[in-house]
Amino acid sequence: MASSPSLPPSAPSAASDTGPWPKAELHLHIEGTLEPELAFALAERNGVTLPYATEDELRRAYSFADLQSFLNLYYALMAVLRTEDDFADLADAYLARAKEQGVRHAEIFFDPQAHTARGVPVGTVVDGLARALDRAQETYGISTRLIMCFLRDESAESALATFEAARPHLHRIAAVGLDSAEVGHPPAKFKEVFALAREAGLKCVAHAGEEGPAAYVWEALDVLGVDRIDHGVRCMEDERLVARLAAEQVPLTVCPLSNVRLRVIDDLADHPLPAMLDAGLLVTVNSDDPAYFGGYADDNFTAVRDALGFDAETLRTLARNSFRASFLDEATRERYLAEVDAHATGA
Ligand code: HPA
Ligand SMILES: [Zn+2]
Repeated sequence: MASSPSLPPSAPSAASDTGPWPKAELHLHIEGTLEPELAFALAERNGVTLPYATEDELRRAYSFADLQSFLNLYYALMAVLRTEDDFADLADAYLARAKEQGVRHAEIFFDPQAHTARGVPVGTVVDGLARALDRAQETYGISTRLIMCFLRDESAESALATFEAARPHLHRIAAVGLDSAEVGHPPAKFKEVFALAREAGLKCVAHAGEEGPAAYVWEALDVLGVDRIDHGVRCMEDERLVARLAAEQVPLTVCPLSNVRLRVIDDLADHPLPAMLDAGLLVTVNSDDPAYFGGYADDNFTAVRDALGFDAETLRTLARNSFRASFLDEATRERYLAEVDAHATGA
């Protein structure tokens, strides 16, 4: 592997005296883990000029009015990701941090179209990420899956072409997803490519009900046949939808710090997470784009604990939900759930 740019120290975790809760991270965009230090190191390595003079100047740009204002910076910074080594280093840096945050299993999104549009082949992206993921169990004690996302503000034809280009790599990919600018890009646009993915044996997930309406959650379920909803917080505006999600135990991968930074909610203290739990929804807590939103997986656990007053039993439920909602096989899932229970009892 190429020389790794140095990794900044992680903030200490403070979920409990015995360390962070063992957890699965199910909503994590690998490109959203690009920290300023690594962005500048890769820019130098690849001879790319960033439109920011210093890391501090870049950090000062991390103030977002909405999803689109974040996406503009998120896509711009990806210019530094060019080679297999870059993607391997990016994923390795995330996994090192994730380990410190108690992550035992990570299902990781990537956005192939954001790279192929810049002339980086999908094989370069997948091979680079897979190189880091293949070592993750041994190096960090973390099991992993890859989820290939389609950009919903691109065309259905582009998604289909991306899926075909990725066919030689599908053995590395567990699921397909749908992300980027939500409003005005309903899930139904991607019916055909999701059907192809399911035929190929992949699981399906989709961002829905983040900025978009509850109707997009219905559509993701009924038209795309998704196994999980990413975000989904706006489901709370539709009682019938909540009843369905609860009855079918459809997992929702909620991202509290992201919701605050992208102004989906005004204040963490007003987050619908407690109401979602009370409604019997299978909710999980995740970090989304942690380099941009101020925290990794356990930072999100700690933030909701502090802002919403969650007790240990609630945190245990969230940790258990993360494994219950994962794409792990039954035996591995049970092993991780036993780890959560051991953590709860201090064993
Ligand atoms: O929070 C998000 N929403 C939609 N698309 C995204 N791509 C990265 N993060 C996000
Ligand atoms: Zn997301």
